[in-house]
Amino acid sequence: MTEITTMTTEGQPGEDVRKQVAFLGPFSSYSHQATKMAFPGQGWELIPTETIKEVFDAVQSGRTPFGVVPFENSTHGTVTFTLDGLADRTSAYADVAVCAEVYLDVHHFLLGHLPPPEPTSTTNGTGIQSPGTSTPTAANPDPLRPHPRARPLVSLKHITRVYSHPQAFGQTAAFLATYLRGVDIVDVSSTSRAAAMAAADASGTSAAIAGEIAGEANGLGVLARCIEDREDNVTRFFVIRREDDGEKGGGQGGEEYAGRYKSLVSFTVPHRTPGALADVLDAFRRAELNLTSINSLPSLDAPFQYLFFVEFEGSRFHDPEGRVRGVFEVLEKVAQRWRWLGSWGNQRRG
Ligand SMILES: O=C(O)C(=O)C[C@]1(C(=O)O)C=C[C@@H](O)C=C1
Repeated sequence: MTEITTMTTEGQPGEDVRKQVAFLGPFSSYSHQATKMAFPGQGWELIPTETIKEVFDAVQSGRTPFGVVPFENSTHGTVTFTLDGLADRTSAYADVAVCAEVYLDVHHFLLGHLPPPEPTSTTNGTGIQSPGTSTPTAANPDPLRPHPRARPLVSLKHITRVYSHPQAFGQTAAFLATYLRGVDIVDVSSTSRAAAMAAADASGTSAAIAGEIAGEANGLGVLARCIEDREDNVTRFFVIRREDDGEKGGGQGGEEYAGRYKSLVSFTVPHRTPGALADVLDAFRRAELNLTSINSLPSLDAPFQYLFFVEFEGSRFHDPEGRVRGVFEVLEKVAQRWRWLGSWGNQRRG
């Protein structure tokens, strides 16, 4: 597990010297849980923000030395708001870099007010809706199927609206299509905000998809547990800080190297030069640097031109054989513009 140990807390006796860490709030969000994993103990003041953008703003401005942002989910993919911050297409975050990663197993709960008692004759005898809605039809011959453990614990007939973060909806698509077809799906800024909104609905007809902790914090009942479509649902978070704040470390010649670190770069290549992107990727191949993710966003230079992100196993600071430096030299030659976005310890090797 990533724990940030390089920052010390110093100050006068009696002074609150806790370092601040910004994360997507409110408290009890998955981002909060990931932040507590990376920054355990009393030495850190965890500051909730309303958006991922505000985490970037806090770090770039120096208001908080660290921030934690969700980067990608193993089921639903990249978190666009974080990619947008890293893309920095408005040059607002010139000094922000990734310095660590955290993996969090994500188990979503359907949380809400429990249903009013109803005569069992109108249901399948248990009061629980039967999972008939994912039956194949001519129009949809291969419907999504929820994991067999993802079943309502009570009838969901009273639920007319579900709040959650778009990522959480994406990770529970089969459950929603099967048990909550036709209800209003309302995107909100985080799962903990969703839990608060469901709790605030006095009619009792709103539910939230959020973590168990957010349900407890908001006094909500559990309508279904572990409703994520895949059992191996994991979200990876990045810890960001200003690149000039970091411990740079030196090349540590001779140490075991492959796979110990990861780095992220972004770049654009000339749109009309065939093979320019392949030339960059080939540099990683020749240096035997394994790639761990590739993403792209519109570069906004011109319509349909792209900014690419490549993450790879290797570090700018621990590069005894100059392999990372070699790739950077190719980027310097081939890319229109490129940027190193951080190097950090790999938390998931093998
Ligand atoms: O809404 C939250 O609780 C968050 O921390 C955001 C977020 C995300 O954007 O990926 C984090 C983890 C889960 O994948 C779902 C939502």
